[in-house]
Amino acid sequence: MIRFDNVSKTYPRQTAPALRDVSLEVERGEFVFLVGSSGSGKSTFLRLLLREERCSTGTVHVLGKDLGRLSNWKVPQVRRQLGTVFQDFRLLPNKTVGENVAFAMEVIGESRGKIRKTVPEVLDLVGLGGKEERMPGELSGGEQQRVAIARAFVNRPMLLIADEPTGNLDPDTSVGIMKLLDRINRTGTTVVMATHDAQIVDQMRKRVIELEKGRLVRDQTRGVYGYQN
Ligand SMILES: Nc1ncnc2c1ncn2[C@@H]1O[C@H](COP(=O)(O)OP(=O)(O)OP(=O)(O)O)[C@@H](O)[C@H]1O
Repeated sequence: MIRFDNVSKTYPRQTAPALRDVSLEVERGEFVFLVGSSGSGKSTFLRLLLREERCSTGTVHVLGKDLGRLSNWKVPQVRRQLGTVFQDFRLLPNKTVGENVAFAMEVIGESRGKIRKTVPEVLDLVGLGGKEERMPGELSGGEQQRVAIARAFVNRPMLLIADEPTGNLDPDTSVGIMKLLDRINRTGTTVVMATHDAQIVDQMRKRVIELEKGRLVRDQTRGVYGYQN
């Protein structure tokens, strides 16, 4: 699903690399937490997965594709198999909940019939049945994140990438969001989630990858947030 071989990334005009010689593999169906202090390289890692950035040295494979060699016009083909969720939800404020989710299907050319049938189903799945006509601004933060997850999941991506999805939510709401991501993972979607949320990581006991100054310093199955010897 994901393979990093000796991946380093140095941004232009920077001397210190944001990622240094990272090698790892994530298998299909895994749930992985990416942890590390601010500036440790988590977002850079996710940007490489999305091919928003290319690595400076090494190779990044996602879904069998070498992203460094992938020509720009092929990037959308890979991206369409990836779902993304962010801390700040990134919903379209002038579209209804249903339209936000439908939009993700429209951009990949799904038929109106399929969209009409699928949108309510996926909103039910995320616990927002009946809220199709609401505007994002009328919803709580947790509900908005559920819409974002519905949108990320509606095309059944192979891989879901979440960057601090609970960062703006209170602990109870965060637990609900994690249950949802866990459910999505159980359908077979691989999940990679960057987080600072120690409580969540400690509760879920999934694989934990820790970065420190761009280096991979820990890779633990059923891990916890902090160091554990
Ligand atoms: N576009 C950029 N140009 C130059 N340097 C960057 C860029 N993006 C990130 N960096 C640098 O790369 C390093 C890693 O940053 P990154 O955003 O990947 O860390 P992070 O672990 O996601 O941090 P946070 O938890 O605060 O989001 C930092 O030193 C940062 O300043």
